[in-house]
Amino acid sequence: MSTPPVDPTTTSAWAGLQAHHAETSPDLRRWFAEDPERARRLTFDAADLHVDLSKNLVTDTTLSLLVDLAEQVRLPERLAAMFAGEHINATEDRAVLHTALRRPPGARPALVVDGQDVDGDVQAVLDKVSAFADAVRSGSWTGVTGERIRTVVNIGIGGSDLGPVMAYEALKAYKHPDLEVRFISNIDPTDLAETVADLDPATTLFIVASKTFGTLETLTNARLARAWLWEHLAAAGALEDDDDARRAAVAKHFVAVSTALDKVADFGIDPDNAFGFWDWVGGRYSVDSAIGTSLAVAIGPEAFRDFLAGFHAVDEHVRTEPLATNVPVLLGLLNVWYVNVLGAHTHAVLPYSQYLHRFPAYLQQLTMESNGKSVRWDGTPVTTDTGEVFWGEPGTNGQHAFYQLIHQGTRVIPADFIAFANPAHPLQDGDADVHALFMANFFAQTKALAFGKTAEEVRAEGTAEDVVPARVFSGNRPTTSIMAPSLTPSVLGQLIALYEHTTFVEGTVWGIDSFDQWGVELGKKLAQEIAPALTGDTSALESQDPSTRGLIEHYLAQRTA
Ligand SMILES: O=P(O)(O)OC[C@H]1O[C@](O)(CO)[C@@H](O)[C@@H]1O
Repeated sequence: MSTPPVDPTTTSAWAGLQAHHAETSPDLRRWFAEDPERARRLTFDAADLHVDLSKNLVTDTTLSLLVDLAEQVRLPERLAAMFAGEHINATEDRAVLHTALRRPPGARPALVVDGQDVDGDVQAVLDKVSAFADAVRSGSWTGVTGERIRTVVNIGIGGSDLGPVMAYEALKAYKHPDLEVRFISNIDPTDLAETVADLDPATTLFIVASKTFGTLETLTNARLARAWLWEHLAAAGALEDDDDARRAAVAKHFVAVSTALDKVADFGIDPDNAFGFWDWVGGRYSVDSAIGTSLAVAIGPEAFRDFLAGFHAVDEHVRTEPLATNVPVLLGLLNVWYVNVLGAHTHAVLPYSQYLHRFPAYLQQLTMESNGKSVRWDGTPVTTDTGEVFWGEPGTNGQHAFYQLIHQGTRVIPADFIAFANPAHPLQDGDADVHALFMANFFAQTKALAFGKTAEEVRAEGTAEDVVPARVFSGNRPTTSIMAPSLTPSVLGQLIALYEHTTFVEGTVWGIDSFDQWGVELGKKLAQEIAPALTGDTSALESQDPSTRGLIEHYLAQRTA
């Protein structure tokens, strides 16, 4: 049984933050002018990540009260409990050990949890994934016709899709030149149809990734993919019309990743071709487990281990760094400040790297499935707002779309700007200059948001008086700048771990179990109940509420197939 959460609103730090807010008017222009050391003092490093917090709406007093809050809600104890494998996922009575997935081989003291040799099991699966990745990459793993694999298709959804696809896109510069990875997640049949349309089944390998191996979307897509494989191999004369031949085709063209290896076998996938993980890895925390197999194939086992080493570097930072200089802790506390004191409802993540174009979508599951809760880990209601909406797009695209609202709208939108000093792709002539221009935008945006433009400055440009108000920028719009030398596998691991721990810090302050996701269950159950109503079951139709029934009838009337 977990220790009951501390109600943050009853702490002296919380009262201190409210009083401090009442007596402080944020003024970044003045704060920087009066304090030449502000930028230096509020910039911190974690592994390769260089994080400038100075353009946030905080003073030293704010940060010190936030650190007090972390202590008063017992964040250090809870962090230690997570790393030690205590069952801090209270509603599922599970340990939370994604950090164990990236411990280096031979780490000491050895981690044994609930009688399991965690380190030994993690390394054994990693070795198996590595051997498989090498076999596919070298061409020694072949399909039924003896041809090497050219395309790997990952079938999964949620954490079994978003992590692998985000990381594959982010690390494309590191991928094997003759291998492509594609991803199918949606149960909308067009997702599979479009993804396999131009593929040759003889050179295609499917990875069915599902923690539970019970997810409707994934199992449906896996069955469709299997039918596609059989049909197209047969049409090409590469498959006999018998069960043994079909089984042999599955053995060569399907592997699985799951915690439920019995269900994998029921699907017809040889347990030798299955990679396991454990219930102490949450779906949204699983890209560094065997769920990352498609990524390991794409970038190779060595780069995959670098990816894990990046996570571990930030794990060590969060585990050992004092709270006042602990980057994920400070970022999580800043988010609490914005949500609970300054009333922010959303948080933008704006990577200045096209490779990170799926990073905001990935973070949406990480943060919102973790902290979108109204009860605490002991079942009592939360005592304050929780779970802000995360969103974003890569710069500079976002600048020409929604930045208007961030610059001049009425909402407080804390924003993380992420950039890399060097582009990860091989440079062509002129690329360095273009990248410098890209970076100029990165620097310019946070500057504009922080310091704005006054009416006097607008007038000084000769602007007509009636247009002056529209051209004023208030400034004092909070941003965090996160920089790294280059988007390497290690740096990507560091970034993900940074946000994992930031999410945990927020959840801890709010008293939330950030590792369950009961909120996704009701819709799944209702879909199963409604499905018969769409295929002629009149009693299932009649039992629906009037709105849902009307919509189903409209759908049935419009359906042409
Ligand atoms: O890997 P699985 O078991 O197929 O689950 C996929 C996703 O579904 C969820 O359970 C939500 O429905 C996520 O937490 C998870 O990442």
